[in-house]
Amino acid sequence: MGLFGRKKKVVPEPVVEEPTPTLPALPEVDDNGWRSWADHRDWILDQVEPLPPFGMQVLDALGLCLCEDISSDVSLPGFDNAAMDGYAVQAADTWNASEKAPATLAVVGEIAAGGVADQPLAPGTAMKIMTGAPVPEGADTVVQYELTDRGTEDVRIFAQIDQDKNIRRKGSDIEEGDELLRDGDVIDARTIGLLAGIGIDKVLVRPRPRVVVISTGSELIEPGLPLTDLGQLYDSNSFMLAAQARAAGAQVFRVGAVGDDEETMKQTISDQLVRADLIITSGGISQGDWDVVKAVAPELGLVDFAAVAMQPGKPQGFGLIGEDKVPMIMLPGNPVSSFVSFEAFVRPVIRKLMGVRPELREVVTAVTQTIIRSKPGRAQFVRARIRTDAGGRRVVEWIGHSSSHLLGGLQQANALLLVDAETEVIAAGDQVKAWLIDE
Ligand SMILES: Nc1nc2c(c(=O)[nH]1)N[C@H]1C(S)=C(S)[C@@H](COP(=O)(O)OP(=O)(O)OC[C@H]3O[C@@H](n4cnc5c(N)ncnc54)[C@H](O)[C@@H]3O)O[C@H]1N2
Ligand code: MOO
Repeated sequence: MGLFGRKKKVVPEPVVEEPTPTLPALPEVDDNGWRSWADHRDWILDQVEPLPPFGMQVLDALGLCLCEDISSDVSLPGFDNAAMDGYAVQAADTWNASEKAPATLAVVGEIAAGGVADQPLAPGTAMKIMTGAPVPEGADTVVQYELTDRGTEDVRIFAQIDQDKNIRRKGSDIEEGDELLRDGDVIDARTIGLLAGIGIDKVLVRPRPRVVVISTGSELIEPGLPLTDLGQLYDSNSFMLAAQARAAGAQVFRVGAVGDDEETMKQTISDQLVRADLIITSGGISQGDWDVVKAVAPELGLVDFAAVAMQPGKPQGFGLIGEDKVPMIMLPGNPVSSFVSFEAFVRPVIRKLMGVRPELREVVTAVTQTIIRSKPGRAQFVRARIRTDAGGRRVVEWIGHSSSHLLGGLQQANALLLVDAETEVIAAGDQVKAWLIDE
């Protein structure tokens, strides 16, 4: 009972309707209901963010993107040192020395790399010194063995030596405090050498994306096992896609082939979420009666299946799966279609996750030696071989194999020619755009 005998009015909590989550606005489509491959790629790229950085041993950071600026705490060289095995001397003591009238100096010590002279060098004396050893105080030049008689008590020097010969001065390569590397630099072998050289063992980098590769289809058999029934074939896609992902910089978990069973497929994808920054599937996304990926993906997250105006690679799928919204790219099953789709969509995503720029492969031009005919309406990714001729020009040497099941023809290609959806003919001698897929 409330104050003054009145009942307190109970105001019901307003029911807040949770908006149903959806994927962001989809790219526009053409009159056929197809979207352009570049729009599809950009839309997928918008759905992923670079992975957060963490500290890693420098050697493990090969190919990764640095997430800090690095300046040197030390000088390189760290001290004045000899560039040749020979004698540390004072240049003035070699004045006018020659083969016929050598300068003779008393040898008063020996300095190995890592050793230090126990006294300054006095005029009229020499100290043996090895490459990399600190130049003793008082010495202003180093004369290499070849210009001496290599004496141990006394040394005869057969030439006049200028000051500062064969001395690598402290800081002449890198000065303490020099800014050497920037946030965003990609770490290569030379960078690892530099980091180690200035005493750095760990760096802050974006890690390798963990990429799970799943192929689908009950007809698929693991290589190494026998084919027992008509209709079976070996699973090549999970191997090829895993290799492509690894070459792009990912840490790959190849799950292999999963049969066309909805429960198994759902369970397999769900089980992989815990170790995936990206899931790639191949197969089961077109119009077939057992296109199992297309059937189960909507139950696992927000998904979109699209027809993309490209050949090969028309059917494409993308989803954000599970509570953590793990990106999943669902590629068509034909081997060449999945290879090309990886190049067009997955490689840029892996590079974005890694924070590596440019995300997109460089487009080069080459001169075609034969006529190329193209069906308009879909951008064509044409398998080709490109070589550099004697004049330094890139030429398209060989073209063929347009069906999307031809693994043998794909293996012979080292380039994909990029023919846009409007082009019908490229004449012999014309320039054509291409990706060099081996680089
Ligand atoms: N009625 C229609 N049929 C098809 C269409 C269409 O628009 N309407 N599109 C065709 C195109 S284009 C493509 S590409 C394929 C893509 O189909 P799926 O993604 O569903 O792929 P699957 O049917 O599972 O397989 C296609 C083909 O590739 C072989 N395959 C699949 N996975 C592997 C693997 N891991 N290793 C080797 N080979 C694999 C599979 O056996 C099939 O032969 O759909 C067309 N059909
Ligand atoms: O797109 Mo399919 O990839 O034309 O064979």
